[in-house]
Amino acid sequence: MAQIIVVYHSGYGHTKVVAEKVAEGANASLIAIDEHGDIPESAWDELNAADAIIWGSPTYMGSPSWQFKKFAEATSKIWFTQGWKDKVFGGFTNSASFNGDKQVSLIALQTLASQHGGIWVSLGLLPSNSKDATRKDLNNLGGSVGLLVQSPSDASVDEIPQGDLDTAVSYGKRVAEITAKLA
Ligand SMILES: Cc1cc2nc3c(=O)[nH]c(=O)nc-3n(C[C@H](O)[C@H](O)[C@H](O)COP(=O)(O)O)c2cc1C
Repeated sequence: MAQIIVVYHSGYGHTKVVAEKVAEGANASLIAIDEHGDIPESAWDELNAADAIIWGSPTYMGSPSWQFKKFAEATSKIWFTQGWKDKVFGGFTNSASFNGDKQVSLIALQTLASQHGGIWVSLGLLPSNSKDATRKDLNNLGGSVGLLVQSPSDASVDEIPQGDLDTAVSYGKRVAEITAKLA
């Protein structure tokens, strides 16, 4: 079976919930980037062995968090040898506003995957944007590059809109299906 890893940072727990949903859909294991921007040393071996890597970060000030960026820069050692070339990659971000400049973060995650010579997986869902659409619907935020999630600024980690969480599971499944096809 394909090895899939979700590697993510979450400052206040909301992105962690999203990461868990993506991992549920992908049947993936999770690696948390800590508050210092580090992952356990053994996690690098897991990432090297993975068939697919899904990045996740909250959007802070219109970009991935500095902890995620520190991790991203640490992957430059692997970039030098193109050690992750042809792996499958996906990515997600979560922020308080509907827009909130999430796309900037997502493009940063896609670019990181491309620097590594990876194969990027898009969201693969039509937007739910009719008059009848609600926050319970799949892809109500209308993403395409990757997964977008909105956690209202006063929402606890248990109050992330259900449609976004379902979209996270769906995206995880899609990454797993595409990884299996390429295996
Ligand atoms: C320093 C900081 C900067 C933020 N910048 C943005 C932003 O640019 N756009 C936005 O929509 N939300 C922004 N937010 C809100 C967070 O993205 C949101 O609360 C998110 O759910 C936090 O995820 P976490 O609990 O995993 O840390 C910011 C929050 C913090 C703490």
